[in-house]
Amino acid sequence: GVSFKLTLGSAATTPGFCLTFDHRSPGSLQQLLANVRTELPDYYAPWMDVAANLPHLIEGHQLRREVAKMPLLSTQYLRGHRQLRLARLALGFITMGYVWQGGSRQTVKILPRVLAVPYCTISELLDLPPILVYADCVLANWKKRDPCGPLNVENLDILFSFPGGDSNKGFFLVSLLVEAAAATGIKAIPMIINAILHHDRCSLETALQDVALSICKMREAFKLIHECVNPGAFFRSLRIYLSGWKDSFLMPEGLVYEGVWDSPKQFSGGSAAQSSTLQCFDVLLGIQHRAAQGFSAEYLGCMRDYMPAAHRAFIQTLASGPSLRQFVLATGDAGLRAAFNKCVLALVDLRSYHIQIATKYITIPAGRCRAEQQQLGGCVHEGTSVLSERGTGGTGFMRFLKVVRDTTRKAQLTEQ
Ligand SMILES: C[C@@H](C(=O)Nc1ccc(Cl)cc1)[C@H]1[C@@H]2C[C@H](n3cnc4cc(F)c(F)cc43)C[C@@H]21
Repeated sequence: GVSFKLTLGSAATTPGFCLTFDHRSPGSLQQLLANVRTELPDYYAPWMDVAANLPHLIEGHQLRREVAKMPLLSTQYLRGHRQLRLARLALGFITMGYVWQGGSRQTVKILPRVLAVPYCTISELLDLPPILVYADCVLANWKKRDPCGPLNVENLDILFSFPGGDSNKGFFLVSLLVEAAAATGIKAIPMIINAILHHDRCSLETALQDVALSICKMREAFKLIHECVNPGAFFRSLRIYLSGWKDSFLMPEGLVYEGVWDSPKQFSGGSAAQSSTLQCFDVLLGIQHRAAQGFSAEYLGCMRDYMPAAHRAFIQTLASGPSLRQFVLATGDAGLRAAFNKCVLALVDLRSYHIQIATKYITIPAGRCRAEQQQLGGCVHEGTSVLSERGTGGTGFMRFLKVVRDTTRKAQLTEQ
């Protein structure tokens, strides 16, 4: 597995930007990923047992009682990044379950200290917000059935679930497979930067072809969602549990983290915008979501704080490096322009596909939900408007996707 360290610094040959690879371990990137530790010291069994039983405890209305029985555990016995990520994953699932167990009708306003204190300690150590993020429930929430087997749906399982049955597994694993398909494209990025620094057009064109191919593979992986996720189960159940408490109609002040802060704090819910690959390809291709579109500009920027620190740093370093767009334009090379535009068009297709998926899994079920409630004379505001308009849930998210897709389309290079 190769892990990339893009570091700024003036190396002897190339002032300003040098690349270092540190090959952590032999074997495929998948082996590196597959070593996600799926166990913690027994001391943490109270967390792991509740997290592993979450659907059952929520459906049986026992989660509150189980949490009340939970001891206040110390985080000192957690060893290394993987155990911190796994502990954070378990506490994140329990926290979302605890806050949203009553559906979007009656939420809690206080997270008990037995959860809030360790959750905030671990989140501080990992430089992540104390709320479940994409990097938890997608990137850290999986294991292979057969460790030597392939990275595909048949050989993968998730570690934790919310109520909503198999659609949890489908939603998180399809997201993971889209991320895994992005790996080839991400691995081509250091080659691209090096090719620019050494004015090596041939290597640059080859690396750009790898990126375009990788983005096409992401779209292929994304198609699996149709057979693995049920729109109703996603919309009525899973989506609720991924919701946050920022700009939220239901929790206008946010959540009190007992024993950590005196006042309630607001944090955004899980969202595809927290996917590092979603933001990485934009930055590589110089696609800026301008402030004019308010919603997407600050939102995308804020979501970088909800990514692992290493991913955030990679994107930041990429953004401050040499501009691929400017280089390709400056060469005036038609072949390079064509290779660049193939990447942009592949990204437009992927975004268009993402919009189709969001329509099927959010917009249409939301319409049905509103119609049902009007017939029942229920308050119409229940649907998506009750939950945060950002993140994975709201119609605001559709607007965000369309703005991002249209901005991407305009990023094609035309002959100067
Ligand atoms: C299945 C969906 C989802 O919303 N997953 C999700 C959301 C929130 C949480 Cl908390 C957990 C999972 C979508 C997956 C594929 C992901 N994707 C990664 N790179 C992308 C680049 C692109 F251009 C692009 F269009 C989509 C891209 C986005 C999410």
